[in-house]
Amino acid sequence: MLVVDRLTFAYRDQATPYQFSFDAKPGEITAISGPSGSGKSTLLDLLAGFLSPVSGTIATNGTNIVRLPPEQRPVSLLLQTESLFEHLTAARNVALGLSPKTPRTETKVAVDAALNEVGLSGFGARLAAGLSGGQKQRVALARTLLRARPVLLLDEPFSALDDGTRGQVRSLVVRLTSFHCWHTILVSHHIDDINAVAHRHYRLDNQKLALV
Ligand SMILES: Nc1ncnc2c1ncn2[C@@H]1O[C@H](COP(=O)(O)OP(=O)(O)OP(=O)(O)O)[C@@H](O)[C@H]1O
Repeated sequence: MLVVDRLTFAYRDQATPYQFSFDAKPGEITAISGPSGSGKSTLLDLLAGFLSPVSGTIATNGTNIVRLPPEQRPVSLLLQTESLFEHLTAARNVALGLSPKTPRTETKVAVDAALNEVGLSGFGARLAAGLSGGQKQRVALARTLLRARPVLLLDEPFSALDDGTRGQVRSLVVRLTSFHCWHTILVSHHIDDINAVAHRHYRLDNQKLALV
């Protein structure tokens, strides 16, 4: 279980601070919606550790991670686009999810398995620059698989995709979340994406989250 409790933060000169409280269950997708500028990216940055709150806790399975630096948090972040190094192959991009000390054979086995799991067997040697938007999101998800971090933050991950691809990537996220018991937090403006995949939906308004 991911439990965020009174996580409080304000930018300089901000009159009313944000105060975020919400729960997310393993194996489920928790959606966060809200108007532009309401603070959705701010919340993701706090969860990822790129911003530091003035008070409050973020607990994963009972352990407060709020003072951990980003690289030590059990958290992966997947953005709308630009998640990959375009000049590297799909396999090299996926391998970035592993420690550089991982032996070469072990890396190859793990990368092949991850590409297979996201439906991209045989795409390892392709340059990221030559992949479609949906394939790039799959490669980014394969890298997330190797990171094996139980909290996945998604910031509008389907927005740049056409309708057919969007449905496929949405289904993949649901399947991976369920199978790997991730706590997936989906920030989205798109109510159809939220309705299609989310188990819970919070709306962010006036610096606070409310269950929809
Ligand atoms: N570094 C910063 N310093 C000061 N204010 C900031 C900073 N970053 C964001 N803000 C402000 O904080 C508010 C929330 O921004 P945030 O990007 O979290 O909103 P959002 O809900 O993600 O918006 P959108 O849906 O448009 O991406 C906005 O008013 C924004 O201008």
